[in-house]
This record gives sequence, structure tokens and C-alpha cells, in this order.
Amino acid sequence: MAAANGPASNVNTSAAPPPRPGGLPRIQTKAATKAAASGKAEDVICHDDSVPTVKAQTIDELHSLQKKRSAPTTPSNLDGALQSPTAFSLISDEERQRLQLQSISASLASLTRETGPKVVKGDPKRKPETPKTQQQQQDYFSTPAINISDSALKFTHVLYNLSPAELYEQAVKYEHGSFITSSGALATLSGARTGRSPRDKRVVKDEDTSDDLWWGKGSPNIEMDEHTFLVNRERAVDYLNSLDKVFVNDQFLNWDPENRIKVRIVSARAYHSLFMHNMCIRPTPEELENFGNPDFTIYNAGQFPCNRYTHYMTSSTSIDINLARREMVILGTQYAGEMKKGLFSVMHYLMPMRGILSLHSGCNMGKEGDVALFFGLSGTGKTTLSTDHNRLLIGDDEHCWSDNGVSNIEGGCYAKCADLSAEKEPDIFDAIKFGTVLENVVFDEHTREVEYGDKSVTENTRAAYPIEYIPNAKIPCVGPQPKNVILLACDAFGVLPPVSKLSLAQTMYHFITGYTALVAGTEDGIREPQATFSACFGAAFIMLHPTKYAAMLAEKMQKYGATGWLVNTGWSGGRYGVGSRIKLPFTRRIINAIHSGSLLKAEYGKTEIFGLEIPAKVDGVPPEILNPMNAWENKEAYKETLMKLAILFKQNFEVFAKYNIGSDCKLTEEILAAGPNI
Ligand SMILES: Nc1ncnc2c1ncn2[C@@H]1O[C@H](COP(=O)(O)OP(=O)(O)OP(=O)(O)O)[C@@H](O)[C@H]1O
Ligand SMILES: O=C([O-])CC(=O)C(=O)O
Ligand SMILES: [Ca+2]
Ligand SMILES: [Mn+2]
Repeated sequence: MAAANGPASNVNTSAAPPPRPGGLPRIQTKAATKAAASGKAEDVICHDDSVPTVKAQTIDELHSLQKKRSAPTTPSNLDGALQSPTAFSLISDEERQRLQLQSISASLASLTRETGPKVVKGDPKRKPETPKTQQQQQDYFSTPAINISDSALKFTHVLYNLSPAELYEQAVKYEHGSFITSSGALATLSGARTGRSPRDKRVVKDEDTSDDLWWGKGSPNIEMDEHTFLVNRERAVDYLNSLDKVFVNDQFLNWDPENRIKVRIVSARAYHSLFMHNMCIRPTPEELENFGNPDFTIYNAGQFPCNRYTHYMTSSTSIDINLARREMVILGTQYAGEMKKGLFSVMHYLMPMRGILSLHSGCNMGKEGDVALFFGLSGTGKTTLSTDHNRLLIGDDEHCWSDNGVSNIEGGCYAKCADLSAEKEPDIFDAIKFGTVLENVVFDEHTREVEYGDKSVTENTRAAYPIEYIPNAKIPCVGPQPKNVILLACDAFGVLPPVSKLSLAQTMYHFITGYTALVAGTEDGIREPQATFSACFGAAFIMLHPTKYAAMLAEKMQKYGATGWLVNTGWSGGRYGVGSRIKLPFTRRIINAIHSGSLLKAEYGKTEIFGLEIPAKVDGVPPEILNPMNAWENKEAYKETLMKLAILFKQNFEVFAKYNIGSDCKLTEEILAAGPNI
């Protein structure tokens, strides 16, 4: 009821009746006016019908009005069915739902039992809506209200391809450390692991893979036997089935329709489901209805560790790939990048078998259709430089190069966020909005404003967003044959030129070498730069011997006449601690000159030791930085550092010296000669 001492004067207009002593004026309704006029006492009831009332009798009914069912997407008429005569489109909605649940149950089946778990769709915490069909009624009434440890008696609740909004609600309600930031992104924590764990990756070695894959020194593929894989698979599946709900994503990889792969991701967290929703290609509702069974399945048990008494386990984390079973198991890490890069490894096996080259590269296209690839190890600028306001973004990290041209493997981008700013990287900054997953960032407790400069949780803070969040994304993410192949290195030694033009042999040499040098840590003052060599700029993800990919790259570059470039996005004027990182606007101008073709026409000189061709002039770039020797004050220190790096290159390449690249011995010899000359 109205408070006796309320600010009555505020509502006291001249038309209103005078205030009653000690209270607000009586609200004048039409009924009251009519009743007052007619003088009938029973009509003088104080009620306000000037606003329409809701069309519901109860609160529950009101809530049921709020949520509208998604419209069915499959045309139910015969015409529609005949247009796409797939098995699925000819069946009823109920039958399709049943097959879908059957497929999910089969995915979650323990291999030691005859049948999969009983699965139902929906959040176990939510009161199900009144069941409509007989099947739904059965499911509804046989769902036990309490959790029973015996999985045979328990239902597994499946949250299937939820929307970002639904996943936000799940994350915020049930996952510690999940918050909505001021720009609308979902900030979350990945737990103890904030990066990938390459030493915990295992690949099943069987009859086929023992011959096909690259094993041994330098290879990322650490072997595991089939039985141990099954032990870990069982552990993950049992864990997932013991939860009161699991998330299931059915999505695609590869925008090339002829080489599209269907993937299913079963995970324990809304964070993981939203991450993959953003990173894989999102099926249309029609494609989802016709999804059927996946080509590859990930079981992500997240925080649940592997058993350290299990053979081959060296920590509580294990990421296991079984190519024959087309499955991957993740135990003991919640870092979502394991799923993304695990699938990338799988593509590095599947695609070359079809003559398609898989690439750890970014890719964009000019308005005239000129495509550039950006290779480089983590943190060298693939995402930053392929996200270019003046060009169409095809993808930032994983691509395929086939005779049809290039295609992105993914449906999203995964950008580094450390020191991100709207000025330097506007498109990435603006992509961090509703739907984007923000990993391990620090934000203001009250305003939820993200502080990208704060690396208290980790240096590897990340944003995962759907590619269409970049305004000039090229959808579908495919393009014609590449014109430029740009190899990025962040050289913390500061001796590589900001840009050099490469011969085909040099491109192959630097591609196989896969160099970058980062600084181990920046917290406690100056540290030594650490040279990293990673074959094909992605040794952690390749499955075959590096020379196989190199041969394919050489063949494609030759066939389509692409030019190779080496771009140093790292230090200039001295090594880390003495010089400084090349300004991003300068690197962008260099890249622009490559795209426009103007750099191809520049005058070139050759550097000592590395024999790199460097331009005398690039528009908008200080000429003194183009030759690193000129940028260093201490020339002796430059020569010493250059020699040091050259020796590291030589040592790294020794293992490849005994391999032939492709069928052409001449190319192999040329490649060997294309390295530093000391
Ligand atoms: N001259 C420069 N060129 C490119 N990037 C630079 C430069 N100077 C600083 N940077 C910073 O370096 C980082 C490059 O990271 P980016 O996300 O592009 O790496 P990436 O190659 O995509 O790695 P990953 O494979 O791990 O995703 C960004 O934070 C960017 O702001
Ligand atoms: O995989 C990751 O976590 C980050 C990444 O893109 C890379 O390392 O190339
Ligand atoms: Ca990236
Ligand atoms: Mn990457």
C-alpha cells in the first residue's frame, strides 16, 4: 500500500482530486468516475485497468509465454523433402530427435557395456515443460529426480548445441569465475593450465600410424598404445556420464564443402561449449538436422585428471588422439585451446592424405582477390596482421590449400589479448562483445571493464570470437590461390631485417626451420631471448614428417607463382633489452607494400650471412631500420649476435639435411644452400 508520508505533491496535478488527509490521492479510474457519477456504491472499487493485463492466469503460465519455441526449419511438405532427398529430411521431427539422442548415447557409451547411457535433452535443474509427445512423456516420467551413482540407472542430460545466450546463463550460474564484462563478453578462467601442454599429448601408434606418422626426436607425436587410449577414454566417458549434465556441440571444420569434417565435442563446461561454438563452423539449423554421426569426436573431461598409474602418463594431464577410432580424449586440463589445436592436428593428418596442404597460418584477401598467407609461431602476428581493416579476413590461424584455392578450417578467431588496445587493434577490440569468450583476463570488480595490460593470471590471455565479428570477414571463408606467402618471425635478437624477399629455396628453408625468438618472461627485468624452432611453423600440430608438408608447399607455390617473404615483427636496433619491438604501424606498412605489389618492384640489396634480399625503401617506414646493421649502434654487437643466431639455425637444420624434399633432389640441395652461410 502507498506510504503515508510519500512525496504526494509530485503527483498532485490540477486535474487530480485533492490529497486525502495523511495519504496519496485516490487514483482516478474510469470505473470510479462512472460509479461516482451513477452513485452506485458497489461500482466504486479502486482498481486500475488502464494498462492491459498479461494473458496468463498463473506465474508458471506467464513464464511459459516468455519462451517461444524455435520455428521448425525443415520444410515438412513433400516439395521441400524432394529438393533435399537426404535420409533425415524424409523423417518426422520426433524420429529425427530420437536418432539424434541415439547418436549421442552411442558417443557416450562405455566400451565395456552393451548400450550407451540413457540420454535426455535439457538442463536437469530446469522444470521440463509439459511433455507433448508420448516419447517425451516417457522420458519425462522416467527421469529419476536424484542422482544415482549406478550409471545404468541414471540419465545423462545433454545440453545440445546451446545458443551463446543459453551458454552464458549456464556459465554464470554454475561455473566459478564466469562473469559478463562491460562490453558483453563472457570472462572465464581456464583453471591451472593457461596454455597448451604439448608434453602431455599422446597419439595412438598402431599398424597404420606407425608407418604414416612422424615419430621420435623432434616430433610432437608421443606414442601411446590402443589399450591405454581406451583406459583414458573410459575414464573420460565415465566422468562425463557421472555429471548431472554434459554439453554436446555438433559442428563442422573446413569451409571447403568437398572436404568438410563433422565434429562432435562432448564437454563438461559451458565455457568449452561456447568456445567451440565460436571456433568451429556453426551449422545452420537445416545442416544440424541432417548431421547424423560425427566424423570425429572429442571427449573433454576438463578438470578431471588422468590416472597417473596408467601406462605412459607423466602428469595428471593427458591429451590423446586416436586416428583409427577418430577420437580425442582430454583429461586434466581445461585450457580450451587443446580442443582447437587437437582438431588441427587431426586435419594435418586427414588433409595431406587428400593432397591438401594444412597450414598454421592466417589468411586474408584484397579487394582485387589477391590472397596472402601469414605463417608464424605463436605471438608473431598471424591474427594481428591478417585482421586488416582494408582487406577481407579469410581466417587467422588454420587453413587448407588445395587446387581449389584456400579455405579456413575454423569458424572463429583466437586472438591474444595482452596489452590489447582499441587504437592499435580496433577490429579485434570491437569483436570482444556479447558471445565472445575471454580467457583469464583481469577486470574491474565493479565496472567489469577489462584491463588488458594486467597479466596477473597469465600472459596468454585470449579472446575467442566468431569470425563474423570482424566486420570485413570473407564469408564463406574461402579464397583463390595465394599470391604472397609471408613468414613471420618475432626475432628478439633483433638481427633479422623487418622485411626480406625470399627465393623459393629460401622460403622452404625458413618454412622448415620455423624460427621465432621470444623472451621467456618479462616480470623480473631483462632476460636472454630464447630461439625457438618449430618445423612448418607448427611442429606441435603436424602429424607427418615436416618435409612432406614442405614438398607440398614448394609444389603449390611453384604451380601458382606465389612469392615468399620473411617479416620480422620482433626487435630492431638491438636485441631485447637494448633495442625495441618494431612498431606495429611500420609492420603494417610493410605488409601493405607486399599486398599492393609495390615491394616486389623495389631495389634490393643482400645481407651478409643470411643472404636475405632487403629493399632500400618502403613507403612510410624509416629507411634506417630496413637494414638491421644500420639500426644497431654497436656494430660489433650486431655481428656477434647475427653469428650466434646463424649457428643456432645451422644446428637446428642438421636433422633435416638427410631428408629429400619431394621427388626433386635439386630442390633439396638448393634448400640446404639457402640457409645462413658461415
Ligand atoms: N610489429 C608487430 N607486428 C605484429 N604484432 C605485434 C607487433 N608489435 C607488437 N605486436 C603484438 O604481438 C602480438 C601478436 O600476436 P598474435 O595474436 O597476432 O599472434 P599469432 O601469430 O596469431 O599467435 P597464435 O598462433 O598463438 O594465435 C599481438 O599482441 C600484437 O599486438
Ligand atoms: O594453441 C594455442 O593455445 C594458441 C595458438 O594459437 C598457438 O599456440 O598457435
Ligand atoms: Ca592467432
Ligand atoms: Mn595458432
